[in-house]
Amino acid sequence: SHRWFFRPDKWIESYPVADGPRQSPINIVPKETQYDSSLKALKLRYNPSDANGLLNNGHSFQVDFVDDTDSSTLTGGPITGTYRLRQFHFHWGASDDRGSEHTVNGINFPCELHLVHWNTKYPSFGEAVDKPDGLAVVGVFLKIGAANPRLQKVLDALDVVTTKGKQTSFSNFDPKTILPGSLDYWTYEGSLTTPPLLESVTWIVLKEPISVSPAQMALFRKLLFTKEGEAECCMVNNYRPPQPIKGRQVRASFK
Ligand SMILES: CC#CCNS(=O)(=O)c1cc(S(N)(=O)=O)ccc1C(=O)O
Ligand SMILES: [Zn+2]
Repeated sequence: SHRWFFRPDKWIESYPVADGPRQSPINIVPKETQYDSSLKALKLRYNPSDANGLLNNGHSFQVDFVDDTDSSTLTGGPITGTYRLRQFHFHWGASDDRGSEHTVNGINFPCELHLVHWNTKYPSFGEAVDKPDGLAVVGVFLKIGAANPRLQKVLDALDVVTTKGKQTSFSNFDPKTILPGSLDYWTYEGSLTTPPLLESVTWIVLKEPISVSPAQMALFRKLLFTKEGEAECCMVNNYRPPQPIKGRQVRASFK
């Protein structure tokens, strides 16, 4: 079943960094975070025309962005300089009681959105992906509630990318429209949460979740890990569980 397609416990065999000092995700304990008044507000400036396709990559689906100019960027927040939006994707569970990667006070959300940005001090994403300050990923929790109309355009595109490797055109979309009202965040130094698990990510996890309905969650769960023609395996539980904090400090941008 899906347990064979997404095996975080097996990753150490090929990626020894899996038990490194700055692995992600983590459990965030708000009472143990430290408010840092020097943290700036997040500045997200996205150009909807940079959206460039939607792909089932076999472990999630991603919406890719044209990243050869500074037209869709992240600045401010905990980072210095300019990071370009590369793609966004999600992680989710087989049921509404789990699916997020980060947890808050041990609580799992049914889904988590990740917006991946890379540091333009490097010439390309490929050059940035293995540098300690190479990437910045904004994480947004989804919690069960009213249907979220902002998600619908993405979810409506999923029926043509059911199997691994399928892609479809996807344009004119501004990811800012799916962000919550508040951009208050927690931030810490971490890693990619899927192989190659590189310790190159400044994580920026928003405190305020966005809503998603059970019917909308069911659309995520219609995707498959498997290719067309293979025995079908539902794409669910594509999340890595929280990893040891190993002495890291989690800072809060808010009191
Ligand atoms: C080499 C290399 C690499 C990482 N690519 S990614 O940053 O887009 C990414 C980031 C993440 S996450 N969960 O760390 O943001 C998950 C999956 C991916 C992916 O390739 O599909
Ligand atoms: Zn992710």
